[in-house]
Amino acid sequence: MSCALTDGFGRRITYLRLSVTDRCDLRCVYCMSEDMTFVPRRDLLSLEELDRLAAAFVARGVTKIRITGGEPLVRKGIMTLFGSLSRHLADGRLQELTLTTNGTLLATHAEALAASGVRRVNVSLDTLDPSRFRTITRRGTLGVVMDGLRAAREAGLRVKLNTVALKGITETEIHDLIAFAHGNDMDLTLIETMPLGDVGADRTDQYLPLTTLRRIIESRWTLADTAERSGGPARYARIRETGGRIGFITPMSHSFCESCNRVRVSATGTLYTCLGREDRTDLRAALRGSEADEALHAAIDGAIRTKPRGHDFRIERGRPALARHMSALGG
Ligand SMILES: Nc1nc2c(ncn2[C@@H]2O[C@H](COP(=O)(O)OP(=O)(O)OP(=O)(O)O)[C@@H](O)[C@H]2O)c(=O)[nH]1
Ligand SMILES: C[S@@+](CC[C@H](N)C(=O)[O-])C[C@H]1O[C@@H](n2cnc3c(N)ncnc32)[C@H](O)[C@@H]1O
Ligand code: SF4
Ligand code: SF4
Repeated sequence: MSCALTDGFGRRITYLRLSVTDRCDLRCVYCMSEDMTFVPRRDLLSLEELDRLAAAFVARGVTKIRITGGEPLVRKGIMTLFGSLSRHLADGRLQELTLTTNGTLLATHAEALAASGVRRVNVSLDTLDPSRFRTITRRGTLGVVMDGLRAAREAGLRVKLNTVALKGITETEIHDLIAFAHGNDMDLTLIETMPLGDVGADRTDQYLPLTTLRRIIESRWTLADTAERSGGPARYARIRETGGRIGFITPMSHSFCESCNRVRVSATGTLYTCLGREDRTDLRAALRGSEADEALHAAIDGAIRTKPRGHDFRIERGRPALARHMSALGG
């Protein structure tokens, strides 16, 4: 089986976001509620099954795999999966193996990640203030993430910081975040909050459109838009004063669905063809039903054919657009 995955709108699917757990050591206010019920461990795909699933997508032309979560680095034995997936880099079929992480376990794993062929990591960081960090994550320690960032750079990994734009917080922190990221040779990408899952608070109070934030940035820095892309949805600008890149991910104020190249698989083996829709296909049954991959490929094909055109997110007072939390699919 080698034919490429193309959806009903002619979009080639080359990017797999593979979630390895829905658990996390943090509880960010825009992502989770304080009290979360996680998937029972027995329902998770094993590391071998995750590996086989990823291989099926690589066989169908996927060239980029991002491991995500929950927090991917809390999954027991996760480095075995990275080590195993690196064979697709070695044979040239995979162009990029990477992850998105909150950084709390990066100091432990940075070298092993680099040894598995990971070249860059996206690390989520919304503030440089330790007490605010604790408030946003409900339990994290900023210094631990700072150690992780240092370890990643020492291991030779390129780092991109992901910052969720939060009303009342990011307006005042953005200039320091730019100086910190670019001063340490890291890209910085800003993300609009998406209305996924009940987080125990009203999202209207969190949402800060990036159009507003960009105006604030431009009051201090000089931005020049660039056509450079990193394979994800961000649109980038260079900041003249730092020479660094700043990315804008704007699902709410400016949708990027027409150029969508990706699908997601949850840690239980459910394929979601759109982050903003409920459409889903169980791959676990196909995976477990046969040692051959025919049924798996047929299930993948069927799902991709009906991939939705895009999301229908709206920030509405009082209720999330989808019940599913961001951590269920890893963004
Ligand atoms: N609406 C929407 N948001 C997305 C999509 N892909 C990524 N995001 C969001 O973008 C943010 C950053 O995602 P990352 O995990 O860093 O991945 P990426 O932007 O593809 O990363 P690069 O490979 O560095 O471009 C997260 O909040 C994701 O939820 C998408 O297809 N649709
Ligand atoms: C769900 S996390 C999973 C990976 C890892 N735990 C981390 O935080 O990087 C992936 C990305 O989604 C972002 N995210 C979480 N909830 C979001 C929301 N409601 N809207 C927009 N982005 C969100 C996070 O900031 C992070 O950059
Ligand atoms: S954004 Fe990442 S670190 Fe924060 S709670 Fe969600 S999964 Fe955990
Ligand atoms: S919202 Fe859906 S269609 Fe739009 S970019 Fe994300 S996954 Fe693709």
